[in-house]
Amino acid sequence: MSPAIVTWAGDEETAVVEVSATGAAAQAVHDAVPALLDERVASRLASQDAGLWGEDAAVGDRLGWTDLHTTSRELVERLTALREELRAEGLDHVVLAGMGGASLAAEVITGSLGTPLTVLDSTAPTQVERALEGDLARTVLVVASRSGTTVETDSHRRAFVAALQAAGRDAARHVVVVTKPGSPLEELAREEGYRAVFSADPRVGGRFSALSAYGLVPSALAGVDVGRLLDEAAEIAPFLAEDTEANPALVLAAALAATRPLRETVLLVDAGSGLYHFGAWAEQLLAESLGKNGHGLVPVVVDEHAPELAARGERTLPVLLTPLTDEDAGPELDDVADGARRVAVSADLAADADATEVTVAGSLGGMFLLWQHAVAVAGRLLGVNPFDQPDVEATKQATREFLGGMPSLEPPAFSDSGVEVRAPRTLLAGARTVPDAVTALLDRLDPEHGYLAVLAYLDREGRAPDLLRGARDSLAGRTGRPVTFGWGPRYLHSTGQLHKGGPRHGVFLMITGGAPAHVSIPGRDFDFAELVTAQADADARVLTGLGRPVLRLRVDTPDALAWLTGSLTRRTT
Ligand SMILES: O=P(O)(O)OC[C@H]1O[C@](O)(CO)[C@@H](O)[C@@H]1O
Repeated sequence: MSPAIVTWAGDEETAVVEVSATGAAAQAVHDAVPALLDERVASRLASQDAGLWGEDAAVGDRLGWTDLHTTSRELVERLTALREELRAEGLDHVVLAGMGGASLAAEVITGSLGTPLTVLDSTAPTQVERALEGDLARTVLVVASRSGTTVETDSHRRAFVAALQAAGRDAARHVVVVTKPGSPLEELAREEGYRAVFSADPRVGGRFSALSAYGLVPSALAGVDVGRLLDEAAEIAPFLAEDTEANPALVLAAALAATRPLRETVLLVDAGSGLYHFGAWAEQLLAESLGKNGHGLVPVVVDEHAPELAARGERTLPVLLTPLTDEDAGPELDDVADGARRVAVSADLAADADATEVTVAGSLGGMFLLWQHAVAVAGRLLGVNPFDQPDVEATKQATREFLGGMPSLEPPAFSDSGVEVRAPRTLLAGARTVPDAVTALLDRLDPEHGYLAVLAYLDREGRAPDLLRGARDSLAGRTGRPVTFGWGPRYLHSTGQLHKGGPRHGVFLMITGGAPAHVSIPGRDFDFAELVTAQADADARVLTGLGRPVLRLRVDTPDALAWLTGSLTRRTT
């Protein structure tokens, strides 16, 4: 087995990021990095060479993210001024409406620094209703959408503007927009006279936009010193551009994408990193960038007690997100290659250097840039274009069709204890109870490559997260297979691409329902309840059409949800 690898970037005293790899991940680094150096992949990426993913890949102008630590600088002053202006008017409660890459980074940034920000990326009517019940007189709504056409974000904007008007406010003064130049949202914002419009660099896609206006505007308005974040990214950027074996992005890319056999399940484990929900941000980056053309890695966000860690197989790569401490800055190494930029081979780095594991630590700004570089290079290693999401549109199209009057999916096959069960007859195989239906779904799991995705179109606040976390862990223990978890419709803008375009090994347990609530969407002939139902119906239909097994369970009361999760948790064999 190959010796462990550790590399870090920073000066003599302080590392700003550190990556280590052991076992098959270290072997992958030994095997793959020399070719990346020969091909000057790191420096070509930093200089935005769109040819890195092959002649045919339509990468076009999608590489503007590599120098955001420089190009976003000009935003800092403007944001500070706007924040002060808003505060002076008593507007200090920031709500962010944005899906996927338009909100995940801001959630990480503000959460890691303990700065309050309300992220609205749900269409569950009760959740939207709660957000609308906040103190509107103090609310600034940041509407973030690169395309300017995302239905969830547009619906949130409509609902908030109407609520502000109903509260007697001048709604336009409360709305700040982030979008690409020329989008329909930009046009609307100018027409409506919204408080501020930030035209974000169109060369930056959602999941690569953490350090652009998408990540910075809501964070800064909420109170974060975003200049510091850019400083952190700027500190690491030169190291990522170097064609050296010490480049931490090349090490991470190889560890992720060049193991033999491929570790197709990537367990993103928060091991005390201090970064809030960084795993959810990295999950979108990995899933949407790499999960296509039948290829991809399945990211699974877990904690340190997850059953997947105890039962890691030959195709599982644990990636531990650890804190960056002073001790990390200067480990005793056998072989220091190059002054401040070091790579080392350390036989005693890990207690069990044969176990396959990767650890990553870094400053927040450094982590964003490191992972973006690593995933872009991983795309090259896996032979995919990391900058498109070809399979996301299918569910959007089907949602439009359901909202346009297409009849909803089939009636329930049966109900059990308040849970309505829907699935193709061939999948149910005669099951008449919820536990049997779940067993029928799990029987479809490929024992070597399969994963289960639990998808919950439910109100994310309240008891549901705890109940579902327990159920997820039990299902992982019971099946011995990785179990991903996603909130609908949020996951549609993250792992949704992988489910449909990645390896055909997923089976899907979709849970829908919730208390009846009518929250209208002004100017639309559907409300939030109809929207969330259409989104779940649409994704189920698209997945089923692709031949993926989908079991749908509808729970309309808290008791039914508690019964369901209890039954999923109790059933351990
Ligand atoms: O910024 P937009 O255009 O609203 O898109 C939001 C998210 O939706 C996706 O395009 C996928 O649906 C993501 O890639 C993106 O982060």
